[in-house]
Amino acid sequence: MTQTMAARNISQFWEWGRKIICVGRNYADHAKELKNAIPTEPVLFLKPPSAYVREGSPILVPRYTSNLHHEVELGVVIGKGGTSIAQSAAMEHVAGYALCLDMTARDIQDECKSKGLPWTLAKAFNTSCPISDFIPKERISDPGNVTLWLKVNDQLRQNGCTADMIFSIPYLISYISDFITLEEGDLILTGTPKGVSAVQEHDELQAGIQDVLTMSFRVDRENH
Ligand SMILES: O=C([O-])CC(=O)C(=O)O
Ligand SMILES: [Mg+2]
Repeated sequence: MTQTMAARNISQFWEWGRKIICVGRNYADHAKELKNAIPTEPVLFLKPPSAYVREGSPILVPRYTSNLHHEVELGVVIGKGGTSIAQSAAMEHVAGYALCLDMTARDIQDECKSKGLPWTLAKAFNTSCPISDFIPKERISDPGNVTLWLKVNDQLRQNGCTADMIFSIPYLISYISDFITLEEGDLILTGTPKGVSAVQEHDELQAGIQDVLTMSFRVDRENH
């Protein structure tokens, strides 16, 4: 096998430099806890591939925030690209899943919201997208009904079920692909259930997806 072929193994999709498309407010309980309206259409934003961080490396708190939140989310890894994908064909475009955290500088996001500015520095900074190993599609028979949980220093903070998503995975794939062409190796973060809260330097985060997989990350302060 050549180097190029090895580099394109989907189980290392985070190395491909593809898009991370995030869905916000996709759980009513989380929209309510942040006093946001329940959306009638998916709320979308992006993270760059430089946001990825893998187990063994720390989540770094940016210097400009004093309220960094965890958001545990199911990530959907695209295996076959497409534009204007029909909902009925959407799952054929999925290669697998990943457990993800959408790390959010909540104070910066609040400021951006009040000024009507984009969320980039609140959501897209380095290490804002911790991810698990790749989970092949066959390992999750019903991605629309799996539990996701997150603990901070052994205390349970989030415990939700993807059955509570407002917009389903096939709907999201179809909706997004109408506006943004999906490519092999892209990742869709499907939104967080309630229970988001602040993390500090030295905290230990542990998250899991049903009986499929767990992952752990340490939080550190950015020191430059
Ligand atoms: O920052 C937010 O609340 C929007 C979001 O990412 C989510 O709901 O997962
Ligand atoms: Mg989120």
